[in-house]
Amino acid sequence: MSTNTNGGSRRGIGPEIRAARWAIRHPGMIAMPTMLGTGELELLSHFGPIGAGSVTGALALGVATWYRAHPDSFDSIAAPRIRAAWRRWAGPYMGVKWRDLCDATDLAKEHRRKGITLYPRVLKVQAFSPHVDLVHIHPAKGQSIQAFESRLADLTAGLRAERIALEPLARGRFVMIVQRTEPFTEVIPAPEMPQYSKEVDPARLYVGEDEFGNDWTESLVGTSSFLLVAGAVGAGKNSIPLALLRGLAPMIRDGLCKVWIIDPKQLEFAALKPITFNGHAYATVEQGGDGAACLDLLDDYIADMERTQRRIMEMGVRSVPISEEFPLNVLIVDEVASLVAYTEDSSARGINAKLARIASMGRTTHHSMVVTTVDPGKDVIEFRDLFPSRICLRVSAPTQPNMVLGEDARERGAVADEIPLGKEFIGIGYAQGEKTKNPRRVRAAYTSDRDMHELVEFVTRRGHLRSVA
Ligand SMILES: Nc1ncnc2c1ncn2[C@@H]1O[C@H](COP(=O)(O)OP(=O)(O)OP(=O)(O)O)[C@@H](O)[C@H]1O
Repeated sequence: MSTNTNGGSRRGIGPEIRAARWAIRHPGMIAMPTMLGTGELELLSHFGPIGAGSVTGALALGVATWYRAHPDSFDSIAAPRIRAAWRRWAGPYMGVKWRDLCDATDLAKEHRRKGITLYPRVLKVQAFSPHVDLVHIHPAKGQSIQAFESRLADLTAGLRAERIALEPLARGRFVMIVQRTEPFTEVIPAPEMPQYSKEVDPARLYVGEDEFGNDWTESLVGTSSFLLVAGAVGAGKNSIPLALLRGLAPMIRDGLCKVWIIDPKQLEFAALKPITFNGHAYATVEQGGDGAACLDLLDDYIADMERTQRRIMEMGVRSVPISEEFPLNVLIVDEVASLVAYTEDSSARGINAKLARIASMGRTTHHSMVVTTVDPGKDVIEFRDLFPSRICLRVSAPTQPNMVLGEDARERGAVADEIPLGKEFIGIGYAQGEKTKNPRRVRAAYTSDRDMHELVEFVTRRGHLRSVA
């Protein structure tokens, strides 16, 4: 008999049993062709070939008309399903093609006792956009997600993909996010400004889109009140604070949101000065290189936060809702590392201590901050943990995505250093929220100078359309 020393059989499970198991796991794949086949046979027996052909043709025409007449519903309902079925059954995630890929990338495991090869199983393929496949994988026995992590470059080459990222699921399973082509082919226009404060949700402010075609939002309240944006010069960092401010526009107009801006480069945010708190919470580096005003504004922000905290304590409550009395405060610090040059001890420690103070207290007093930096070097590593939400746009070195987004971010697919230079890639990067550690590829909406002036105009037309939520 074919047994081994442990008493187990050397024979693998019979192919007919494996086929039956497969059928149980994929009931739709059995039911669908059966229904279509028997339906077609029924039609043939009742109405003959002409009748059956007409009904089938009418059905196909119906789908084609849907496709042409109502792109929105077709693209959101039918297209992802058709695409996913096509990718699953005609693409590289099945049968010989999948096994060849696993063999070529060392992801197949030999079962020495049984003399069989074990392959990771594809459970499901989703394709919400034409650019990205989500491949749900059940790894082979004894195989972990790390085995895939270490083979990502080969898998990417094997699938001729632009990039692959991995997202763990429960019970050792995971999703392989296969970006086949660049999802962002067009500049995303600046976010619409809501008319009324009650329409604004500061926990879900639109910033752009993610690689699956979903809205990409960021929060400026509660535990996600602090946002760090890193990226090389010209990567499009300013798009993020500007998109957030457009989303908050009616709240700023109605006195429910106070804006504070530290702008050491003197250029980027100068046009926004009229919408800052009292028209004065804007600091830049004076001629001659004196940056004291920037540090003073940071101190003013902390003083405002401490005053608010005292008032909340006097009321004997732990938290208060956003109101005119307790407005949301948004501090924008452009290029945080340059502030270091103006601290007395010329080190990052002073700035770091101030940011840490805001991060520890700001969430209960509604004092949030959005900080950008061009250099994700050691200063950023020091700041990083203060920021629950982080974004890494194009950077120049492969070590930098991990400095911003945290250990293993690059290994999990955040290849921000591989985003090409060129204006068609500005604003593209990786965002990491508090809920999921896994970075998503995103593109920020672009707020042009005109959109910025429109924002100022909207906010300073005080009295117009004034409405407090
Ligand atoms: N989201 C975007 N989409 C498309 N183009 C953009 C986007 N954001 C910015 N741009 C273009 O890129 C240019 C540089 O943008 P921006 O000043 O925001 O970059 P930055 O990363 O802040 O650069 P710096 O470090 O020099 O401040 C803009 O003038 C604009 O033409």
